Amino acid sequence: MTDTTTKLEHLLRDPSLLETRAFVAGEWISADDGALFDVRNPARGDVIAQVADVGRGEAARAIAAAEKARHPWAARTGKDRAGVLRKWFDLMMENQEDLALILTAEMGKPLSEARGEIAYGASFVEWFGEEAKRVYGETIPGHQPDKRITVLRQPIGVAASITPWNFPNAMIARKVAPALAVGCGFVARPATETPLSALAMAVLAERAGVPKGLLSVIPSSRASDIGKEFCENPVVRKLTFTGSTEVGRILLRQAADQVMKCSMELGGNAPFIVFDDADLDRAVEGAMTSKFRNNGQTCVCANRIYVQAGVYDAFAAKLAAAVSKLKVGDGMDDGVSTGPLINESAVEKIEDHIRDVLDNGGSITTGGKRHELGGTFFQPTVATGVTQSMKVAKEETFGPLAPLFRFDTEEDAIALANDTIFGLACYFYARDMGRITRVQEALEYGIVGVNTGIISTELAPFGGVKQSGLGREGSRHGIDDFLEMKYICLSI
Ligand SMILES: NC(=O)C1=CN([C@@H]2O[C@H](COP(=O)(O)OP(=O)(O)OC[C@H]3O[C@@H](n4cnc5c(N)ncnc54)[C@H](OP(=O)(O)O)[C@@H]3O)[C@@H](O)[C@H]2O)C=CC1
Ligand SMILES: O=C(O)[C@H](O)CS(=O)(=O)O
Repeated sequence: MTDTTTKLEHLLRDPSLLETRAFVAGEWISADDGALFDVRNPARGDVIAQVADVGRGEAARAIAAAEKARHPWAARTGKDRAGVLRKWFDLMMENQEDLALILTAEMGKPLSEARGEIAYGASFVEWFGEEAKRVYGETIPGHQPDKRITVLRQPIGVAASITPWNFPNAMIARKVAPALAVGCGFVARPATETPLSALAMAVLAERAGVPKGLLSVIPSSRASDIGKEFCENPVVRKLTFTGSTEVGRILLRQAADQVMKCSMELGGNAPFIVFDDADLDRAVEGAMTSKFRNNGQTCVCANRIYVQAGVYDAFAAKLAAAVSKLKVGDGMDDGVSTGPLINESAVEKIEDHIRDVLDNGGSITTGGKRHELGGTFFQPTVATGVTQSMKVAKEETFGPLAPLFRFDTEEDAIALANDTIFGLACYFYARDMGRITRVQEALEYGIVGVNTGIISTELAPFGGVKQSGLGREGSRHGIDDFLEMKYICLSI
């Protein structure tokens, strides 16, 4: 163990949650070839763990084990599966602090946000544990006197997930929970930067009574290899991915050969619209939440802030004042609201967007540069005079840049907001009910926040339209993608 891993281990009430082996077919193993990869703390840059770097062979064994274990698991009652998921939920919440410390250490978000993510991830386990008892079929009046029609909903089979680094607990929980609830087997491949949260979840799943082999977590630095195994292995019947649209396209192409059922939670470019009848203080509060949560590293972060001309200057001043109060630092430290970006390429991307704003006539009113803390810390930034021709209007910044666009009419705002290939989340602030009704119906997005900047809950269907994805996660809808519908026609 490296020195800083020892430090992390000393912070934990239960150090056994800091697992660095792969969880394959019910066993904790090293990689077949003994390979390891480093996990670094993005706030300090130091190595906090070296994790088993598994490849396609181990992934294939995990898939085979999931196929074998899923049949007796699906044969158990929904209520029985619900009991195991409830135990898993209870263990996640009992170990919330340790899970949050591990998450902050490998991803960088402030501890307060990490605690929130653990509760958010656990809420999916709780929710789908309850839904396990409600996988209803239906009977349909026959089309002929001797016919009886029944519809069954059965588990699709082995599901595989590929998830990003920005929510290393919740993005897996949002997928594995419905899969296990209905009786599927599951193989999870976490992001290279953040495998420890997923491995800690597996430790608790084993303790909760998830049967041997049903769930595997396969850390690997070879994302493309594992993705090919998931897409080419005929035993896998479902691929569920969260990440960029670019990678989503690659996986969809690969999965097409197997005609595999895919769920895709992809990139976004969320507009945040402030109309002149908005409550400006609430709008600023919502913009701060939506834009700067996870240091701007969420797919539903406001990426473009459109402000109606009559309130533009007042909103810009209020927002700049709020942004200047953010405290940048190590997420482990008390009072820190804004941690580091995940890596150097993330810093280069926000620098590119800021440079583009300045080169094309925009201005920076707050921030705009790397933070004096060094590393991947960056100053929370507000830009004004931003226009639709700039990069930030087309590309996802995935960092702490709040670009302000000015608009005149409601029609202009809707046209500007919809001018993107993405369609995940959008937000607007207004008080006139006629305007609220017109705008919420006209915006082409899967998620609309009206007078709120935070929309995340396990109770609602999360997902995008256009090139932001396929399918929905969470809510009663989130279970459908792990089920197959079977029509039975009985002649009596
Ligand atoms: N809609 C949503 O809910 C979300 C969308 N996103 C989007 O994802 C992006 C940021 O996350 P980021 O992690 O950089 O996204 P990426 O798409 O680069 O990576 C996501 C995951 O896919 C893996 N991956 C990358 N290439 C391949 C491949 N060829 N085959 C199989 N797996 C692959 C990555 O592995 P590796 O570890 O090697 O990078 C990672 O685990 C942003 O665009 C953001 O908007 C992020 C979170 C949620
Ligand atoms: O990955 C993400 O960005 C999450 O899906 C955002 S949320 O679910 O936490 O809102």
